[in-house]
Amino acid sequence: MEIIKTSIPNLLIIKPEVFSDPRGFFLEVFAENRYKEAGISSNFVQDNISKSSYGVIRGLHYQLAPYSQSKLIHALEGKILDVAVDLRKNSPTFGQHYAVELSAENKLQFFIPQGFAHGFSVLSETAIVSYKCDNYYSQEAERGIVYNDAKLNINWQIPADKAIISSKDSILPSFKEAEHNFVFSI
Ligand SMILES: Cc1cn([C@H]2C[C@H](O)[C@@H](COP(=O)(O)OP(=O)(O)O[C@H]3O[C@H](C)C(=O)[C@H](O)[C@H]3O)O2)c(=O)[nH]c1=O
Repeated sequence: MEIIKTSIPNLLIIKPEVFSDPRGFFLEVFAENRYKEAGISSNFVQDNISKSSYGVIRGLHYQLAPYSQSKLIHALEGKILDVAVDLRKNSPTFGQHYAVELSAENKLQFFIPQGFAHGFSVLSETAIVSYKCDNYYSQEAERGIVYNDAKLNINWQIPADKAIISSKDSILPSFKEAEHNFVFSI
């Protein structure tokens, strides 16, 4: 597998080794030893799957410390634009975001450490997203930033009239309003 560093410290893209043959393909999507060697030393405790239709934007979400989650994400079906926002106050890229296309075709994985907000938009007719978390879901600790925050200015690649947002996500605070929650550090 190949580890691709991004412009944001500790935010990694993983290109797994794919074994193709006339039957189809095989790939490992996680192996504790190899991923630890690559700097992904999270002890994952929960796996999630969500399915969404074209135009859905889920996020931006994070959990308050000590329930913050690192995530290892890939698309089982379709194509998403996956976005991580750096909320770590002592990071040189605090407030910056990074976007990467994850698809069943490119088989890329995205590792987002604790201290980031996460969201994705669905660029295909439907998409099934699978991701590992190194902390359990905590509804009480769940927070968010509104997807169309002016400061972040994220291009979700979805026309405004086609965006499908949950009522909960549509009323999330701005980055500035949420900043008092960002007690994360590298
Ligand atoms: C996240 C989560 C949700 N739920 C329940 C709570 C709700 O009744 C239902 C849907 O939850 P929600 O609308 O928060 O799902 P998403 O909008 O996909 O949220 C996720 O979206 C972004 C992209 C993330 O990275 C997070 O994993 C998570 O916040 O599932 C659970 O039971 N366990 C969980 O871990």
